[in-house]
Amino acid sequence: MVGRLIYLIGPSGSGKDSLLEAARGPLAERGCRIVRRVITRSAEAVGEAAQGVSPAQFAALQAEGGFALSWHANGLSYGIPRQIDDWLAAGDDVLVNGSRGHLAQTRARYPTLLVVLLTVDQAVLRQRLLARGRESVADIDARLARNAQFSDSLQAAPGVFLLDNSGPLVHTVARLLDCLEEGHSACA
Ligand SMILES: Nc1ncnc2c1ncn2[C@@H]1O[C@H](COP(=O)(O)OP(=O)(O)O)[C@@H](O)[C@H]1O
Ligand SMILES: O=P(O)(O)OC[C@H]1O[C@H](OP(=O)(O)OP(=O)(O)O)[C@H](O)[C@@H]1O
Repeated sequence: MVGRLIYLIGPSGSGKDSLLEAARGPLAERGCRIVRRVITRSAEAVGEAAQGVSPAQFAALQAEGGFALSWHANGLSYGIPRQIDDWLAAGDDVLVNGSRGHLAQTRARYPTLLVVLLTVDQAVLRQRLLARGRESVADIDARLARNAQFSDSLQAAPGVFLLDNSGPLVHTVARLLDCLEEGHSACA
C-alpha cells in the first residue's frame, strides 16, 4: 500500500461525521479521499452521507467480497467498500469513519494505519446526542454505555492520536490537518 489509511474513531456523538464534512474540502486538496460507508440504516435517517442498504443487500455485498472492512455495532452492519484498496495502491490517503470495536482487525489488515481518536468531554456528549435527535433516548443510553469498554484503554494505547473536539469544530479541523501534514510519527 502506498497511501495511508486514516482510521477516525470515537464515541457516538463525538463529532466524526461533522469533522469529515467540515474537513472534506481541505482533505481533497491534500489528496485524501473520504470513503462512503455502506450501512443497514434507512436512507432517510439523519446522519452522514452513507449508502443505506437492507440487511439482505449487505449480506450479498459481503458474500461477493465487496468490503475491505466490515463490522456490526449498535444493531447495524457497516461496510467499507473494497475500492479503498485501489485508492491506497494508487497512492491516495483514505479516511475511514471507523469502529473502536473493530480496531484490532483493521490494524491487522492495515498495519501502517494512522488511528485518530476523537474525544469530547463526557458531560457534553449526551447533550450533543440528544440535540442531534437521530436515536431514541434508549439507543443513546446504549451508545453511551458502550463507551465504558473502550475509553481508558484506547486513550492510553500507543500509536493513537488523540484529537479533542470539545471546542469549536474549526479548531478540530485545523488540528487534524496539522496531524496529517506532520505525518504518522508526529501524530502517534
Ligand atoms: N465541535 C463541535 N461543537 C459543537 N457541536 C458539535 C461539534 N462537533 C459535532 N457537534 C454536534 O454534535 C452532534 C454529534 O456529531 P456527529 O458528527 O453526528 O458525531 P458522530 O458522527 O461521532 O456520532 C451533531 O449534532 C453535531 O452537530
Ligand atoms: O465500535 P464503536 O467505536 O462504538 O463504533 C461503532 C459504530 O458506531 C459508529 O457509527 P454510527 O455512524 O452508527 O454512529 P455515530 O454516528 O453515532 O458515531 C462508528 O462509526 C461505528 O461504525
